[in-house]
Amino acid sequence: MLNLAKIIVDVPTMQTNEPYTYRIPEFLSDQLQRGMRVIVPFGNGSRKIQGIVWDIDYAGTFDGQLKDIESVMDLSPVLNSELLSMSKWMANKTFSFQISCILTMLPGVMHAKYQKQLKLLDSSIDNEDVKKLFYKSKIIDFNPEELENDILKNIIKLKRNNKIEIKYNVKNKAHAKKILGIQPIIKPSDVETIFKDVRKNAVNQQKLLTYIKDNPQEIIAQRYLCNKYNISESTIKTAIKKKWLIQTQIEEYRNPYKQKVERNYPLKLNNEQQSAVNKINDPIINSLDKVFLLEGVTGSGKTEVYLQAIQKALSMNKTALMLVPEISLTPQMSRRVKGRFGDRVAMLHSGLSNGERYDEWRRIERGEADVVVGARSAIFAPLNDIGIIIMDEEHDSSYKQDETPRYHTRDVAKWRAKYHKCPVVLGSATPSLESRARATKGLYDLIKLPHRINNKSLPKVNIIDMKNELINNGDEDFSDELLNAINNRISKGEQIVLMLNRRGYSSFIMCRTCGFVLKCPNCDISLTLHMDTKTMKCHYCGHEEQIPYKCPNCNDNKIRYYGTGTQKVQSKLQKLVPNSRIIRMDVDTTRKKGAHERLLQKFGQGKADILLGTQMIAKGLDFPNVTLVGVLNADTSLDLPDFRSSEKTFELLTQVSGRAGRAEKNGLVYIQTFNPDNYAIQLSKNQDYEQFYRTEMHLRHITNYPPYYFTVKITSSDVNESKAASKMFEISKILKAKLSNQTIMLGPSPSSILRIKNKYYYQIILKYKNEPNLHACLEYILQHYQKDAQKGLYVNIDPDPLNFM
Ligand SMILES: Nc1ncnc2c1ncn2[C@@H]1O[C@H](COP(=O)(O)OP(=O)(O)OP(=O)(O)O)[C@@H](O)[C@H]1O
Ligand SMILES: [Zn+2]
Ligand SMILES: [Zn+2]
Repeated sequence: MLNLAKIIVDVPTMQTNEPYTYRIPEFLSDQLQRGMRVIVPFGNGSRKIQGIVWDIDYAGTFDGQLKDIESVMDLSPVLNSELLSMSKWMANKTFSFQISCILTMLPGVMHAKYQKQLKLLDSSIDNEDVKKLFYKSKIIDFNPEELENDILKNIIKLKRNNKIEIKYNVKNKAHAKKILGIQPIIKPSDVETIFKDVRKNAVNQQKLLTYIKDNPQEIIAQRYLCNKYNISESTIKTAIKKKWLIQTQIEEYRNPYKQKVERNYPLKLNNEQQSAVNKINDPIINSLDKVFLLEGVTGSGKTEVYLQAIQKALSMNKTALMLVPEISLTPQMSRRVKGRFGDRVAMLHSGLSNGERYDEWRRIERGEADVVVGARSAIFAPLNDIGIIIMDEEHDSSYKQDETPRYHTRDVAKWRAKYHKCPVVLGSATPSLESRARATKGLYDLIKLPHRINNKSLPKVNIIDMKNELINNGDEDFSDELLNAINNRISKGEQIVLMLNRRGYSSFIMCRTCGFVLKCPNCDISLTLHMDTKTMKCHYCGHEEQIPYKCPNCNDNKIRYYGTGTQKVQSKLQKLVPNSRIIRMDVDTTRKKGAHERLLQKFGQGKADILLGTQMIAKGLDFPNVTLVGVLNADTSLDLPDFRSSEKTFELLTQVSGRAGRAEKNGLVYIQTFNPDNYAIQLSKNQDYEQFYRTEMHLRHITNYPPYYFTVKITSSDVNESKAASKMFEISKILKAKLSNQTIMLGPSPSSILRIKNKYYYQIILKYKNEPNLHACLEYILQHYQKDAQKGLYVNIDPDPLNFM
């Protein structure tokens, strides 16, 4: 009888979905559990890797060479059986490997860090340079990139002659934060006697003894004790010497909430909200898995509906999971939830440090937090007994992960809801066409909130044709009407939100003599100008260089800065409206931790008239004094070579318009565009989602796009363009042979940005309705081309891609 365990191992270039079998050594036999992280030897044995215990099979049989598990990295499982099963489902669903799904579910600090080390086996080696490396110890850290080529060559030679060994170790980065604590060790009954021995003027020691008498044995943070009782460290030292107390390490959670959050209370719901809450509560009470689409216009009070449904789940001793697009972008929302449920709330988002994230994760895992608010990856929060899952702004593209595993949060949410038998609420003013179509088919329950709170009317939207504007007054950024409206609001003490619709956030440069555009040397994309650092940067690979003052091509000095960066617009606006106070919000001004929140708070306190920003200001903001919204350029998102560009444009315009007139005063919106007749822009005038849905569905129908068709994207990439291309042609042949002729294949073709980070990308897009062979066929491609990854050629499969480029 053997003690065996099945381990899912983390070998990046040789992945497989088959677990490996290892022997459980005697000393671990009581300890090992499913879902723990372990360290196991791999390959010839000198290499150590991280793995996850998938199964424990005490009486298994296995023939062949078995290795022992080396050690465990956790004292208790980090993945429960729900998350383990989910990783298997997810790998299958997203055409990825189970280990990458598991790693996605865990906080970053739990991913193994591999450290290479060199071990000197023979100290008689004669190479002086190499010898020097080992002057302190026989085992040293090995970072090949830091060594000179000559030394590296010698090391490789010595390794071949078995004089040096390369070891691979796993480093655990997950550490709890420890602080100094103290614990009294004298009996309370002894305190009186000791008291008598203390000098009358040793006031601090007396204070400390009084504390010990009242709090016998209690462990407390030293820092806290000293502050609270005004006791100095030297008093503590004396007390330790006198054996009144001992010092110990205690764990402290890193606290990401520096700001105090004001408590808030449930509002009295209006009839529409109440009926929505009733519908959602039913499956919470009766433990049913059900998906709701909550289609509520901007300002209809969706958030209050979420909060009261969460309250219901909590009252039934269940937990709640609430997802928002990228929470650091919606500090208002986090404050509302935190203010309602207090310390029970854990937050998971990219604004946290790795350590803070790890601590929040453990608070959830230990059951100390039962409401989780977070961005995409929070869907993996280790909650038990989930009573409700909410996805706010369900149409948002950040819910789909853009790298492997390419999961959509909505799919994971539905899987978890089935597991926990609870409802999912998908909320939006502009649902994705996919979700809305499912609601029409009856797969989701549609709940509508068609009116704003207090029956406030939606803002009046005006569309301005910038072609005329450019001819008449030569300005492409600000129309006369918008400027007048801005001046008018400022004179009334009201506030303004202006959006600059850009994918990037800065401008590029072009030579007016020869048309030369400065491009990234590594990617097929132009470099963008950053005035804060005074450099040109590539947004894909990070390449950075000086701003040229002469054209690198023709040497002429007529180089011109193109495009409207937010900085440029800000300084122009400041000249046009000199008395305005402007807050600019873009990637540059919000890079520092907490900057986003600070800027919004400043705006909320009325310390500025205008909030000027990129798409990041379009969603979720709720400022009662904003009565004017201006979209400076509605067109950029229309130009994207993507069948969803109209949907994205409509969404964005509706969302940003929705920031105006949310309280007593009426709202007004100006949308500036060079395509005033475009249907997405025309329909955003009345913010008529239903009409847009019908128009767009019709177009998707006649062009065979989702939601009528499913799609999948297959990409190959390599530093050698012809290798990437020929791989795609090879794959297209496999697909043609195996798939029915109802499936439509687009490509193989170069991706729209052909080269990124010196790699060339080729792609195929499949559109299909019903293709029973497809899953197996793609699974085959995934497994078959895995071996090429070692040579640097990657094949990726993206199911239901959001991005066709
Ligand atoms: N029942 C209610 N009574 C009074 N005020 C309410 C009620 N429900 C919500 N509100 C207030 O109405 C405003 C808009 O609500 P909320 O932000 O939840 O809307 P929303 O539907 O999420 O909007 P958006 O989609 O535009 O973000 C908020 O200031 C909120 O406090
Ligand atoms: Zn030139
Ligand atoms: Zn680049």
